[in-house]
Amino acid sequence: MKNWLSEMNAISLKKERLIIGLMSGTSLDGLDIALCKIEGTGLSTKVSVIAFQTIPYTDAFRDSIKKICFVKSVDLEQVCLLNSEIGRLHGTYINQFLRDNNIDAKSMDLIASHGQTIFHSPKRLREEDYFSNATLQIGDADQIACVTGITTVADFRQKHIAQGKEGAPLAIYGDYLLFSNNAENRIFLNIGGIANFTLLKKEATFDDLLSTDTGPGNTLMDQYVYKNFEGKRYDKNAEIALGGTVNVDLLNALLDHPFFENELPKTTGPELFNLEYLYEAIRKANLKMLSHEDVMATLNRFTACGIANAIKQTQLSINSVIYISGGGIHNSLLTNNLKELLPSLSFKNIETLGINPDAKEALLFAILANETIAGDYRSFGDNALSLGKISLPK
Ligand SMILES: Nc1ncnc2c1ncn2[C@@H]1O[C@H](COP(=O)(O)OP(=O)(O)OP(=O)(O)O)[C@@H](O)[C@H]1O
Ligand SMILES: CC(=O)N[C@H]1[C@@H]2OC[C@@H](O2)[C@@H](O)[C@@H]1O[C@H](C)C(=O)O
Repeated sequence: MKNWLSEMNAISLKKERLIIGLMSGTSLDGLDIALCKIEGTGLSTKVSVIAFQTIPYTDAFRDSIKKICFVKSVDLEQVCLLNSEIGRLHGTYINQFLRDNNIDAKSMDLIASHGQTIFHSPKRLREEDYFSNATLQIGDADQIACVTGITTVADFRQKHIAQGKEGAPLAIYGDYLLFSNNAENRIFLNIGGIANFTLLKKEATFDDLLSTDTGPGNTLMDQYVYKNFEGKRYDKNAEIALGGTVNVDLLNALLDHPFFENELPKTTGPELFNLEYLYEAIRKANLKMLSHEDVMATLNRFTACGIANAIKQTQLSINSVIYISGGGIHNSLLTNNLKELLPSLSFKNIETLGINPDAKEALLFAILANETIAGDYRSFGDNALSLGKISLPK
């Protein structure tokens, strides 16, 4: 007799597991797929990425997702349709990825799917105080499991919400398991659509850790480029921003929001940091004549200030090593702005720790699935780590 619980048990008893981590982030650029070989669990976890690919969304598909993301009023039928469609499409992308890499789906143990965040609503950012923290990711995992034939763990953020937290950043768990060390104080900064970091003091236990969003990563720059530069979706190598000058009045207006004063940890998203936020800052600063290049230079600096100010709120803003990942690492003006604002930190690409900076988030979700299926849920004290729900392929 075939029984799913006994099959899950067999996977959990393996010495190493092959897990496909998926991330489709706030930038909506496509699906990151990282095939990971994961040995052990908890602090003994060892991971290597066997194959990694970002499969870009078509413009039409990205546009249909954009219409239902991060906005308060949407066509509910589209949400319903896209919940199934995103799951089905992600499943198809995985099949294509496995074919391209000559890998048999039957050798895979699990898929770990983040889904697509369509709305993130921490209580802190709301005026009414009745509802608790909430976040919503779509892209149904049953679709992924049925299309690929691989058991899929998904919807990782809801347990965090149920534990009274904000549902993000979940990077804290993987960063702790993979990068704890006795030699140096470390900051793991990921600059995706939204930027976040984990603070890992040397010899820290899980309870000493902090992980927080800092504000926009690439999102505001991306949105402005998309709106004003036909055919472009982001400021490649900061070519546009490098042609402009920072406008200090606009920069100050952009930084003038309670989010930046809130204590750490905190989370946010494009629900707050969008073009309306920028236009409001331009109105507040009473600015009339700004070139697109000046706006981009200012948004670039603003992004760096948000990150640097949050890091300065911690005790690790000196004598720590900062390891950077995420698409923002390719924006040299942004990393130069950061170095200028945080002169006492030493900056390294996370690649120096053997991790591809573009694959890091997908890999982190593979680690979460590994813990859910095979880990000891007491590894994190009261912060039980059995996140996600299991979708079976048959
Ligand atoms: N060569 C480059 N020059 C400048 N920026 C780049 C370059 N390559 C990528 N980026 C930026 O990185 C972004 C994608 O980053 P990433 O894939 O890490 O985001 P995400 O995972 O969608 O976001 P999040 O982590 O917030 O969910 C692009 O939208 C772009 O702004
Ligand atoms: C709700 C949501 O999807 N949040 C994302 C987003 O993208 C970056 C930042 O905001 C982070 O808090 C989180 O993702 C990463 C993977 C995390 O949870 O660690």
